[in-house]
Amino acid sequence: MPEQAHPAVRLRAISKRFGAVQANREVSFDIAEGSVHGLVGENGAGKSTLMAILYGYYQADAGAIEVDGQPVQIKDSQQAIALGIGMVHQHFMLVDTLTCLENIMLGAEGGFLLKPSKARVRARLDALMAETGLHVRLDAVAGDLPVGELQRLEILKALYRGARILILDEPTAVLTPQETDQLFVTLRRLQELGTTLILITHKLREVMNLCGAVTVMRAGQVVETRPIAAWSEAALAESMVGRKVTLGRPAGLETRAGDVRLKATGLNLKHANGVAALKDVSLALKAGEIVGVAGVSGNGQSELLEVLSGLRAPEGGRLELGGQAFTPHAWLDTAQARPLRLAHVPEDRHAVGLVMSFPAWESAVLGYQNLPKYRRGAAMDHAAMKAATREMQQRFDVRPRDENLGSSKFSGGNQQKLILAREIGEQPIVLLVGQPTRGVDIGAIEFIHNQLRALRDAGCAVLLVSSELDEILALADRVVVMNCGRITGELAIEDCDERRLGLLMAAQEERAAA
Ligand SMILES: Nc1ncnc2c1ncn2[C@@H]1O[C@H](COP(=O)(O)OP(=O)(O)OP(=O)(O)O)[C@@H](O)[C@H]1O
Repeated sequence: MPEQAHPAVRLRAISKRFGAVQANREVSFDIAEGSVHGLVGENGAGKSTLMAILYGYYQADAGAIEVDGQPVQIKDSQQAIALGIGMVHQHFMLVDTLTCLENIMLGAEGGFLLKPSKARVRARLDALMAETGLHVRLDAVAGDLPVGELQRLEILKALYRGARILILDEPTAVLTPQETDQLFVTLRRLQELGTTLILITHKLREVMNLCGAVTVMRAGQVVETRPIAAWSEAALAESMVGRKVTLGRPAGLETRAGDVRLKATGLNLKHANGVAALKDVSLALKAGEIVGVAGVSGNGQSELLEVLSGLRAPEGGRLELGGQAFTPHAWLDTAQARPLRLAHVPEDRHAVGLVMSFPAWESAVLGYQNLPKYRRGAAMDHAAMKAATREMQQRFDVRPRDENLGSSKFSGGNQQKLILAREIGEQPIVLLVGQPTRGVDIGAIEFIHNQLRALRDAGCAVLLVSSELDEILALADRVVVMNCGRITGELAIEDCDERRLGLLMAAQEERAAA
């Protein structure tokens, strides 16, 4: 490859501190023009902070940035956009009630009077879609669209505003495997068209597949930047975490399922629009087993967790738990669930997992605040809650170890570890867990998997919903497949492999479409 005159982005000695936390410390590396550059590292390593500085959302305390060989000051995201830098965040920045076209026009360049007509914007977008293969229904209301399409909308919006350097923060964390494949095709196409891509991800296979070079960060610093040929998945994992990491299913894992702990029969639930979300779902969870729920996201897995955890009552069916039976008119509620030792790690940590505006210690006892250990007479014992939070942070390696820091100030993976610490900590007898390692780094995945296995070995019945087949294969004792709101297949773990499950899920889809 010919030597480039200058990189698309050059970061020199970037430092940024938040209170006691040094989020970035003298970070330096180059991103070659037209490359896909991976940025990996443990939760809290400082990746998002660094990219927020490049996108003008934060100002660095020290250091310099060059774009296309020119020193630049990026004071806000308008300036970043003017320099051709775009960013697709983990949580999309869209207005749900507007159409895709309106979302793109909103805040785009040009004052009120200079705004181009809808017809002209549409014509440019049509051309851009044809060129990049990023297909979006421009007249659809954003709130009605699946996640994969919203992400395409975000990318299209950035390109429409002239992005030549595109930052993607964990773009596949919320996608189904099919949507991920589609995204990869698009990213390769964008690269062919000359776009420089910066990819933050915890999925090392993606890094190996897509990136030309990778920078590893740890504790705010760059560990090293190397071309992809000089990395392997194992070397990346070790460089990120500072030790060897073993994922996958340990040999000799035996199932010793005991009594039924939770039994659901004939669950039926409808979405607000009348479409069935759960159809006649029956399921029993036994002590000492992990039941994996596989399936393409959006086929009833989330609703199943909501109904079983008491967040939502079904229209039909019955639930037996802890010697009690619940029917739709007197369904389990979340306040009853805790004393019955049913714990729930929700899929969406922002919506139901933590209260973002609370300090960590309040989020860490959420739902458990009435336990005797957190009370002193009629009053809440804040000191006991804070001490318990410190202990959880220690045990689950939540960084920083600060019980008073706002919940929103923790990096995504550390928020997830705090929820797991809270839910697993009280030794539940039934655990419902959705996407336990979404956004979590590879060292923490290993830790969380070991915690879930230990719970199972202690006799807990675990229901695991995960969009990662690898995760289900590493943890489950048996696997049920969900499609269109039904349980359509069940396999013992000995009979499962990725290909067989994939085929089963695909076959079910075809049958449903027929
Ligand atoms: N606004 C803020 N106030 C205080 N601390 C912050 C703030 N934003 C980030 N931090 C801290 O800075 C550190 C780096 O966080 P950052 O989000 O950049 O990590 P990350 O590598 O992107 O992690 P993850 O993979 O979990 O998303 C963390 O310790 C985090 O708690």
